This record gives sequence, C-alpha cells and structure tokens, in this order.
Amino acid sequence: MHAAVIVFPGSNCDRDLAVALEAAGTKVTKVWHKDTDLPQGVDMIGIPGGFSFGDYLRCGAIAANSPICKSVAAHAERGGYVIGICNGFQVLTETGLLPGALLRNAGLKYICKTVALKVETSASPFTEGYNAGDTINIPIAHHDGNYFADDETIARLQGEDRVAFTYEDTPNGAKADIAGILSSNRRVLGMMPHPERAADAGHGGTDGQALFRALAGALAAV
Ligand SMILES: NC(=O)CC[C@H](N)C(=O)O
Repeated sequence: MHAAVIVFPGSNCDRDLAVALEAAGTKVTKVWHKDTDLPQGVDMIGIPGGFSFGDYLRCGAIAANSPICKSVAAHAERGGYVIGICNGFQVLTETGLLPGALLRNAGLKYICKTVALKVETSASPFTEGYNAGDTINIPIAHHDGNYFADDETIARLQGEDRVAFTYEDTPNGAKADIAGILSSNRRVLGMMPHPERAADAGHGGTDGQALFRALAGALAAV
C-alpha cells in the first residue's frame, strides 16, 4: 500500500492527510506538483486541502494544470485510487476527473466548523467501513464548497449510487446537499469535509478513521 500525496504551493493539509494514511498502515510519499512522474508502485493518490496557488482564478484551477496532474489523470484512467479532500475535490472537478464544480458558499462566508454528514453509500473502497445511513461528524473549512452540477448530472450521480456523503444541514448551498461524490468506477472520491481532521482522538473526533482504514484494506487486497 503506497500513497502519493501531492503538494502544491499553498497546500496546508498535506501533512495531516499523510499522517491519517500512515496511521491506517499506508506508506506515503509526498510529491511536488512540478514533478511529472509518480513514484514507482503508487496505488493511490491523495490531493490535500489548502489554498493551492492562493485560490487565484478559481480554487483548484491552477493546480489542475500542474505538471503532475497529467500523471494523476493517467493513474485514474488506469483504475487507480484517488482521494481529493476540499481543495483536492476542487482540483478533481477542475481536471474533469469528477463532474460538477464547487461554487462560492451560498452565504459568501468562509465556514470552519464540524458538520454532520450522512453516509449515502457503503459501496466504495472509501466508505465500506460505514453503513449507509450512518451519521458522522467531520470538520469543514472552505469558502467554495457549494457543489453544483446540472440536473441531469445530479440525477446520474444519484441513480448510479455515486453520492458518497450528504450534509444533514447543508452549510454552503450545495445542490442536493452533496458533500462528496464518486467516479463511475468508484475509485475516485472527492469530498469537501476533512476526514483527516477527525482521524485521531486528539482531534476531538474519530469519525474519519473508518475511511482511511477501509481504503488501506482495499489497497492491501489489490
Ligand atoms: N480547506 C480547504 O481545502 C479550502 C479549499 C479552498 N481554499 C476554499 O476555501 O474553498
């Protein structure tokens, strides 16, 4: 089990993501955005939260055009695992690896608090440690977390069981309360909340731990 965590100028959750993955038993190598190749033997890629390139242009838009993102796309196309958290989710929509866009929060404010999420599906390598219908408490910290896609795309995501998490009380205006979605092969997850900030008792909550453990289990089985 070997994960690459991509680091952009302005990433601020790369270490937290690496620590959460390592605690679940995954080897982690950090990879600078200017690199073009992933380390040998990487099974999964983590795109961390933060403020890549200062959120200029649109959150994640400049990062999505970094040299390493061609390798991220090739890895996903080969059926590799990818998790994008918060700014990482924004990067995944900007690269087109996940559908939709993250717009400015409905209230135009940066929101930093712990929110209740509903686990919509346990049928993915990221969510199989939960039961569908579970409520988990996970922190959010973003100003552009308002998920948007056209009605047809939302219906397709719902019809294909690709909504991973919804907000129980949507803080940002996200369409259909969507907090996280899966790719059609279920191996790419993008989510705005930060499970790596709820992965150790010292964080004040451990509801994110099951995600990293399930992922490590799925990688061990590859
Ligand atoms: N915590 C994050 O990754 C924040 C993402 C992005 N900078 C936003 O504020 O929306």
